Amino acid sequence: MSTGLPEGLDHLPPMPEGRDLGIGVVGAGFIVRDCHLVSYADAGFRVVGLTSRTRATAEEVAALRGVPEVFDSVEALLDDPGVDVVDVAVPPLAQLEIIRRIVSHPRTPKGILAQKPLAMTIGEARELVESCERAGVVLQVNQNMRYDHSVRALKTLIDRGALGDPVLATIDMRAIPHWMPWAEGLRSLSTFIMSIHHLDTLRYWLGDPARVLASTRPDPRTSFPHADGINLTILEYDDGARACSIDDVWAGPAREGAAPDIGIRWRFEGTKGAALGTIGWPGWPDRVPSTIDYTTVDDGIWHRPRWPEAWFPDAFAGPMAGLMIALESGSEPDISGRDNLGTVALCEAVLRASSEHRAVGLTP
Ligand SMILES: NC(=O)C1=CN([C@@H]2O[C@H](COP(=O)(O)OP(=O)(O)OC[C@H]3O[C@@H](n4cnc5c(N)ncnc54)[C@H](OP(=O)(O)O)[C@@H]3O)[C@@H](O)[C@H]2O)C=CC1
Ligand SMILES: O=C1CO[C@H](CO)[C@@H](O)[C@@H]1O
Repeated sequence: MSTGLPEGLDHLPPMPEGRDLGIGVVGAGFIVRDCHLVSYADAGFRVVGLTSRTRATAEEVAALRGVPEVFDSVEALLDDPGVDVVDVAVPPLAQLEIIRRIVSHPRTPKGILAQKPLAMTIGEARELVESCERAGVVLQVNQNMRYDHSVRALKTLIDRGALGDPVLATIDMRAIPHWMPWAEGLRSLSTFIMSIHHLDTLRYWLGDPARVLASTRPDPRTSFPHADGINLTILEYDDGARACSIDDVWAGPAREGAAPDIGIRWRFEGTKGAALGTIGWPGWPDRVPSTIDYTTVDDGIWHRPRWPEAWFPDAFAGPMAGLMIALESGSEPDISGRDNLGTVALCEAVLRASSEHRAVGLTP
């Protein structure tokens, strides 16, 4: 067995050369307060101001995190010449309206970092991608499980060919998300809010599948009506690889008195090696680093690199860094809106496969 820091696994995000772009934030809820602003401060990013639906919330969060300005509206934020990129972190239906307003405003930003899900339908996601392209605004999506440190480390091993050809990848989540009030009444609960992270991660590791099989059932703990709670998804690839995600938001009656067994584990098997991982997020608000253990036929031992960073909040600098790098280099960002259409299409396929009880193909 070998342990130590993950030399050469690129588990940390690449950073832009400059950190001088001004970030304007739209939203001041949980994810902005406890993840975006914490991670940006650690990375040395410059947040110039924020706005929220309720001014008092914006003022409270700005004071807590040392953000210098509170704007009355999205339009006031856009009018500020110091705002280069807009970080949108509001519920999905509100995000649709806000991005529409941003791209039709007389002063558009250079870039937008949108939240996942980009939109609640593929049609609306496409509309946002196309309207940003028409307005010359670079669109990045905060599909930030790609920046989870174990997920990145595995991607490095896959790209390097260290594990051989992909055979089977699995993500097994037994954890309880804290649904926000805005999740009630959406057309999809788990698929578009939580499973989307795992579906995007599987796309990041393996690419787009040929077809999807899926089954969902309601979550006994979630009291409002919903279709998709516990999700079981299988992805089939034309090269023979298979992937599977178990998104168990019930995780047993752990909040109802039974002993808990909460966690997210993943596993990747290739023709020349295997890797086992954990995602530390369910330990939030404790900072629990994710892990990777891997072995190859070349040395036959388990490598167990470890690091101090955790997905929540540390990985949140990654997607913003990706947007800044794209603006510096004039290239497509790593999690571009256009790439993310593949993830939204996968969510749509999961809903269709489960409601129609059949395999659903994905057209490239
Ligand atoms: N990438 C990731 O890992 C994660 C992403 N998210 C995503 O971030 C987004 C926000 O989630 P979260 O911070 O947890 O949610 P919260 O409910 O904590 O915060 C929502 C924010 O959006 C504002 N808001 C709510 N409704 C509207 C509306 N109709 N119009 C305009 N603004 C509105 C709220 O304003 P106010 O309170 O001032 O009224 C608040 O600033 C979601 O899309 C979620 O999916 C969430 C967690 C993790
Ligand atoms: O994206 C997400 C990841 O985990 C969160 C924590 O509960 C979810 O609620 C969320 O929407």
